[in-house]
Order: sequence, then C-alpha cells, then structure tokens
Amino acid sequence: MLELRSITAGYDRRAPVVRGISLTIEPGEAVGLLGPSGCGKSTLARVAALLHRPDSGTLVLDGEPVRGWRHHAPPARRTAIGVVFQQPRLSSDPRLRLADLIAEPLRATGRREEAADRVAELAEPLGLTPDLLRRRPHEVSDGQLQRACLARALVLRPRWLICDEPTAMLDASTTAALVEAIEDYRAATGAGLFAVGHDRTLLRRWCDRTVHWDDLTASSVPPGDRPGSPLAARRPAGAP
Ligand SMILES: Nc1ncnc2c1ncn2[C@@H]1O[C@H](COP(=O)(O)OP(=O)(O)OP(=O)(O)O)[C@@H](O)[C@H]1O
Repeated sequence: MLELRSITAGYDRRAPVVRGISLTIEPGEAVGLLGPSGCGKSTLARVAALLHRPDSGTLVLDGEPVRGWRHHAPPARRTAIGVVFQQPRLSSDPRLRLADLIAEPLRATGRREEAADRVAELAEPLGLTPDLLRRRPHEVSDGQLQRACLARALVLRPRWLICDEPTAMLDASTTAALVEAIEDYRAATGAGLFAVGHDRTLLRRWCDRTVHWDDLTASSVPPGDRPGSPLAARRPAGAP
C-alpha cells in the first residue's frame, strides 16, 4: 500500500503548494489524479516518488513510514518505485546512448551484468530498435526518448510506478504504446500505479479510480472552512 497521510509540501515553508493531502493506493491499484495546472500534482507525485521531502505528514510505503528522501532513502525503498516524468529530455543524461540510459538503474545498483538481457527484453515491445538504442537523446524524437525513459523506470521491476503526465507532449500512437506497456507490466507484476495528468479520458481508461485535486483538498479542510460552508460564511474576516 502507498499511503500519503496529511502531506504538506512545497518550495517555501511559509506558502506550501500541497496542504494536508491524504491519498491511499492499494497494492496493485491504479489511481489517476486530475487537477488544474499549477495546483501541486507534480509536487505530490514527487513526494510519493521519494524525490521531495514533505514539510509535514507521512508517506507509508508497503506498511513502513518513509524517513529518508532522495539519496537518503534506503536503496530497497528507491528501487521499489519507478518514475516517469512529463519531459523526457529533462530527465535524461544527454551523453548516454538509449541502451545505457535504460540500464542506468542497473549499473547504479551494481547489477550491470543484467543490462544486456533486460534492455533487450524491455526495448522490443516499446518499439525501440537496435538502431535507436545506439543513439543519444538528441538523435531521437521526444516520443522515442519517453519510451526509453519508461523502459528505465521498469528496468528494476518496481512494485510502484509514478507517472507524472508521461504522455502530455506525445502523439496518439506513442501514448497508446506507453499506456499499453504500462498495462502489460502491471498485469505481469501486479505493480501499483499513481498517474498524474490533465487528460480525463485517458486517466479514466487507464486507472481503476480517478480522483480530482479539489476532492483531495476539500477532504483536507475542516468542514466549517470549506468554500460555501455556512460556518465559513459566519467566520469573521481574519479569523484563523
Ligand atoms: N522548484 C520549484 N520552485 C518553486 N516553485 C515551484 C517549483 N516547482 C513547482 N513550483 C510551483 O509550485 C506550484 C505547483 O507546481 P506543480 O508542478 O506541483 O503543479 P502541477 O499541478 O503539477 O502543474 P501542471 O499540471 O501544470 O504540471 C506551482 O505554483 C509552481 O509554480
């Protein structure tokens, strides 16, 4: 289970962008999160991916509260989660050929000898030909690079996948290929998915359950403070 409990997070402690959000994803469940641009979805996804330490609240991963973030997270924790970001170029080392980019997590965890087999296994269903695997990021399209980034996210066989608008800039056929690859991976491994996006139709098709940012925010605000509440209307201006 992946549980975000009362998470408050952001880039300035005095003005957090995520405020007291709670969300639970059951093992193997696919949950989509919809919301307007700039509301804090990516920030929450980064917290769930152990990439952004929240100001307060708890992330419980497979029954254990997370205490370390980024490079302070224990390797077993980090490798339980695969992440795909919106912009593949920002998350790819431009010096690496696609085959090495996909194998990067294996090298980083001392499993270099598995690289050749695992890259071949992942590349074929994603349409990454041997020719593409030899190229560097600037020599491939965004869609081809995003396919490689998805393969990299799957290479350690994570139990959880966090996808932050991975198909936002892609055409319909690349989107379909990525979604199918993720669905196949989940069917084969039972991995859970937390997908953030704007595309309601895609998320609804892809996920077991879709939640809207406003609903998460509403449930984190005491009833009397919610917009439209008679209690909120009666509250004097400036009252806490
Ligand atoms: N590194 C950062 N430093 C300061 N502010 C940031 C940083 N990253 C994001 N923000 C701000 O935090 C807020 C939430 O951003 P976030 O990327 O989480 O939103 P989002 O819901 O994912 O948006 P979108 O759907 O447009 O990707 C925005 O106001 C954004 O400008």
